[in-house]
Amino acid sequence: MHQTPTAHRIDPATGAMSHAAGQYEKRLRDLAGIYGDAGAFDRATAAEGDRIVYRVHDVRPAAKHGDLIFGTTFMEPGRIGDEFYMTRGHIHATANRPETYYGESGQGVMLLETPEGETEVIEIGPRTLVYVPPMWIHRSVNTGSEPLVMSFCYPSDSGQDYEIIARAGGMAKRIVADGEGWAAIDNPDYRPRDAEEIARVYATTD
Ligand SMILES: O=P(O)(O)OC[C@H]1O[C@](O)(CO)[C@@H](O)[C@@H]1O
Ligand SMILES: [Fe+2]
Repeated sequence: MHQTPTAHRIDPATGAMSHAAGQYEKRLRDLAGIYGDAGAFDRATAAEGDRIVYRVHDVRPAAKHGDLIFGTTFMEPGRIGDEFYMTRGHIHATANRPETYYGESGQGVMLLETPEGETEVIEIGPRTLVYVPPMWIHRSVNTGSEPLVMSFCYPSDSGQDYEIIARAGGMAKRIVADGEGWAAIDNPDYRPRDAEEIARVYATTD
């Protein structure tokens, strides 16, 4: 049976996508543990824990293999201490699944890390497409003063593993405010993955 081709209009200002099947929000209080400054996070959450940090619209086709999940991420501007608002971040549970992100509006960076701990930081903004290759942990960060809106696409059998970041004490770098711009600084809590864990990640491929 053929599936029906579809078209989806994206509002670059809000990330609203026509005929989106699913939508979820992450609020400040959902994001405990991802920011370096725990005191600043607790103060922000006490004051405005309900505040939406990012919202995802997506379409998840029926087929698990060989199909694509696509949608949009809308992220508010803001900071916890010096650190910009960001997504939780993950590696795909089947780690060799890639992803693309396309900038719709606003300015941000994709923070990318290999299992071995190598970092890449790539700026994203309107009409920039960022390719996240297989095996890279990825997180998006809003470094601007306006909402960051991106569309994304990844294989529908990817899955998300969030624990890989938590186990390492975060990602190796943190993206912080630096004057009018941003800087990537070392995360002092980062514990590099050992050879056994790295091998486990490389085994979750097919
Ligand atoms: O799943 P996270 O790390 O919270 O980030 C959300 C973003 O990542 C995705 O899971 C895509 O990889 C989308 O839902 C969204 O772009
Ligand atoms: Fe992803």
